[in-house]
Amino acid sequence: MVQTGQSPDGVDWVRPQVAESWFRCVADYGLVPGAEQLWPRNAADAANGGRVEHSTNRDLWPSLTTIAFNLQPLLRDTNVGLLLTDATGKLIHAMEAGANLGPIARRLMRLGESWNERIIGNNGLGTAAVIGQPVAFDGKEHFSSVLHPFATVGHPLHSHDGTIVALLGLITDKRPAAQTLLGFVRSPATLLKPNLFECQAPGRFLLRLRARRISIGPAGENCLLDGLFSLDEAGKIIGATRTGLELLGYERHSDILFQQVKTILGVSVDELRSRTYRGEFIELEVSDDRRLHAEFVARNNASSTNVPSSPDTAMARDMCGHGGFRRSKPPRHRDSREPWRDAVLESALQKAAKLQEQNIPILITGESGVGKDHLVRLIHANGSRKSHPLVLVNCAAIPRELISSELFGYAPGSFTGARTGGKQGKFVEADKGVLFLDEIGDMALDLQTSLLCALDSSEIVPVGGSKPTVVDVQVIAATNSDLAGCVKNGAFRRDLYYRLNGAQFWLPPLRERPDKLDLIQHLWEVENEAQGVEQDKTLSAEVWDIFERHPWPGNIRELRNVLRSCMAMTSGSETQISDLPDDFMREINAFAQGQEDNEPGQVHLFRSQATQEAEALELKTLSDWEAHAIRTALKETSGNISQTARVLGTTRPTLYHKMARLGLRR
Ligand SMILES: Nc1ncnc2c1ncn2[C@@H]1O[C@H](COP(=O)(O)OP(=O)(O)OP(=O)(O)O)[C@@H](O)[C@H]1O
Repeated sequence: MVQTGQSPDGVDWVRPQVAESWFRCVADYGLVPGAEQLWPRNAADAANGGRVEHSTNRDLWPSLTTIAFNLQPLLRDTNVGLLLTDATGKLIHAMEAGANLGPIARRLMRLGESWNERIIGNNGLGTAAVIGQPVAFDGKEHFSSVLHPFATVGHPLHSHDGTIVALLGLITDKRPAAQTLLGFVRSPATLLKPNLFECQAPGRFLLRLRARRISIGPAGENCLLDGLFSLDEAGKIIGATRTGLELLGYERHSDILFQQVKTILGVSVDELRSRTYRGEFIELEVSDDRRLHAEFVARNNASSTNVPSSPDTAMARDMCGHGGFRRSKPPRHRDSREPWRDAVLESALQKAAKLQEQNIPILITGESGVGKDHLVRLIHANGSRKSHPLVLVNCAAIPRELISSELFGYAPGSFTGARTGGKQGKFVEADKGVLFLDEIGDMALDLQTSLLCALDSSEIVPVGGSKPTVVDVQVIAATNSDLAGCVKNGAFRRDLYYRLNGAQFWLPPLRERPDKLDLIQHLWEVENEAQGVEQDKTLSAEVWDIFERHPWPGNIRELRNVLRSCMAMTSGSETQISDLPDDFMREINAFAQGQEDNEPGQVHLFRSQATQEAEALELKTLSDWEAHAIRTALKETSGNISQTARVLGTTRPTLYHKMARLGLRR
């Protein structure tokens, strides 16, 4: 072949891969066999030289080269060099691990040189890129005489959709070793596949399938036999490894890509997610005799090439080194150098400052735990009355018969047990400052009248007294109740409502805040600081996913408690699902269960029973239903709020909120 410059006629005396690649070199690329000038050329010289169209995404290079670097020790004390090229054959990493391979090899291994078959003729890497399979060449099987002293092998590394992203190769001057090296290059290439997939495949979720349960070793540890799939938010399969295809009995990526996971595996993404959160072992039946163990992992950053690995992929971390994976970051990013700006609070504060100048009362509404109290403290601290007191009154916590004297004070000897000197009320205490009336919706009707008088006249008459005191206070009231609704059903005075409602701020529930994840990240940083941990702890991707999806019925209060508990429970540097508090896990499971229970058939059944009941009790609106359910549960538990909340599958704050809104009492 070298002498005639012809490709061989038959394949009986030369391996088919050699014959075919020589044929390509002569007929397709017009190369001259044995020519000394067939050196690898810098990719810049090789314009249009690449037959393979996909150039490796440069973002992947750090991960790939770190992987290759970590393979080096395997080659210690050998005459073997390790090569890594991008998909076009351009060398992006080369390492001469063992004995000196000599100046020619060193020239061949310069970074940026092209091992593309069109440039240098057939060789392990360039040819593997063309045929999409591992291949080995020995000495004069190479087209270029430059490669005659060597054996070269190459192995393609595929992306999530089956295209080649890189080539891993070996070169040695111990020529007869080519076929042995071919066996050797398969091992690291196979080891790299799952790691590369995790680094590179897009998708919100990663599904790992394993032919049978591994009974020893930590769960989730990477396994050579694992098939990996990446799924988008809607549950569509957008990437798969070859092992994954094989496990499911498919030949091509096109057979499954862009199909719903439910169509391929009979299980929806929501089901996979909720079963994972419940910590269930997931087994999928792919055919009569084959069951696969499935692991479902939420990833942090779907579009980036560097995405998080599964919780226990120790090997993945080792292979990819420090820079390979990015984990435990919130899915949306805030530049950590910038101070946290809470847009909701900032806008409320700006408006409140103007209202304060004119002494206009403020009404703050929102569910329990959204930060109403927090906002009032900030309004006071940042407003023109900051050098005067902020006085808090929780209208729900003070017994009904005492609230009058709490607010307005009492005159000496005005009632049995009263202090001889009398007592200043909260209004007078708050003079020139701010009076915060929390849970205003819980105030009794008769007191509402006195409060209205005080607000209208700015004069306070203590209980049992007759001499009024003039006060200058800004009143801020807050409530979880639907005050307008209470006005409608007569539980709250209309005139007082208008008096308090000079301006209203509604604080959104956490689940509706567009900056929810940033707020979580901020509060986590606050917790890191508060607990004075040496090295900042981070939240794992799985925990982020739960936090992102959870409806947070207890809002920021619940979030802070969960974060505080997580921080205390996390022994390592990263919070895992197992570090979440038990009651929070129960709440998540209850929500997940609630979602699953909402199957169409069950809804129908519920409706038909519900309709009959509604007709009997004349329940027309959703509020009628809620009030009926709460009343029934309160009756069953003899008014015990905690038990009632449990019976109704809700939290105490939510129950209080609903009771107040619906005007219900124990
Ligand atoms: N924007 C915020 N940033 C940081 N922490 C907050 C924020 N909002 C609320 N918190 C914290 O969340 C917890 C609950 O807030 P707060 O007591 O103000 O809620 P609330 O709406 O007044 O609840 P409730 O109606 O039950 O009284 C507090 O620990 C508070 O410090």
